[in-house]
Amino acid sequence: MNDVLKPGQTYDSKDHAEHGFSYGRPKQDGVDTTHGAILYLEDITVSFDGFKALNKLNLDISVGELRCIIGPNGAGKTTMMDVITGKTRPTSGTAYFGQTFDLTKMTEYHIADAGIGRKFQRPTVFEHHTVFENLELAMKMNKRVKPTLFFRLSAEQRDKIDAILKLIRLEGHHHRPAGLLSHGQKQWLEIGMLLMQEPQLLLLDEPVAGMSDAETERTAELLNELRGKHSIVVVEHDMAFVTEIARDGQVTVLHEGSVLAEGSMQAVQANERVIEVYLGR
Ligand SMILES: Nc1ncnc2c1ncn2[C@@H]1O[C@H](COP(=O)(O)OP(=O)(O)OP(=O)(O)O)[C@@H](O)[C@H]1O
Repeated sequence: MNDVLKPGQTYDSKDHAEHGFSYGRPKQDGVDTTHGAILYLEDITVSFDGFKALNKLNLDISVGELRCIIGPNGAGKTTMMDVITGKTRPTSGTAYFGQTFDLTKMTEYHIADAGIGRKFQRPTVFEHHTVFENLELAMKMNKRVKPTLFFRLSAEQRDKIDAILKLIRLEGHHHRPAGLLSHGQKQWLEIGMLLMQEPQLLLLDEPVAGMSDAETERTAELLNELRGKHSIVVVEHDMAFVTEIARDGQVTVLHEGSVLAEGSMQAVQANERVIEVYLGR
């Protein structure tokens, strides 16, 4: 496929599938975050035939931050994720991963390779493989793990899989085929598979969509356990869930392709413009 995107151009899902596995893989030398920022977007505009899906969008995410992005349908949340992951090329603006990776000049594949992992709304696990095998396969996709698909796991690698199994609440299900898991469990497995790749920045698109209340609650616990250990951006509509994971952190509200408000969950919930365009609906 042609890896070079023109401004405003987007890969379709067929292109995405051709890339195969889409989980992020860190580069050997990693991302340079000496100034504390993992992601920096400035004045990002995406025009689709003149319509601005993003309009001078600014976003600054610090290392170890868990940032929630909210906003009404069509606000530009998915387009923003697409720009960060190289799926859509911005028409103008600046986008950096750490100090040195200019995301506007990198392909989707190279951005994943540099360490940005994205979880899409629908889980895409290997249904015929067991939970354990899914994590094992994800580990073997990590370039830092050397040999072929058939090498034996070291004790350390096995411990790592066990730790992730515990984190994603699937300890007792490691021998089950992934296809037999509930929707929520598949979502957790996919988060686990992303973590096996050791991404520097984790992007989660509506992680609790379609989950039961109990699964949503457990997902909030899971993300709270990841807090501070990973840099995470979560796009979500479920306000109770966002309140649960935002805690004292910053929440960004998008509207018509720009940042409408940014601050604590309490502050954005009290913001009259936010109530008018989103929360009050
Ligand atoms: N490839 C495209 N071509 C034309 N318009 C597009 C394209 N992708 C998105 N848009 C438009 O850009 C705007 C922003 O869409 P986007 O999907 O980013 O919003 P969103 O905040 O993710 O919405 P939702 O919460 O419904 O997922 C919408 O008006 C959408 O119709």
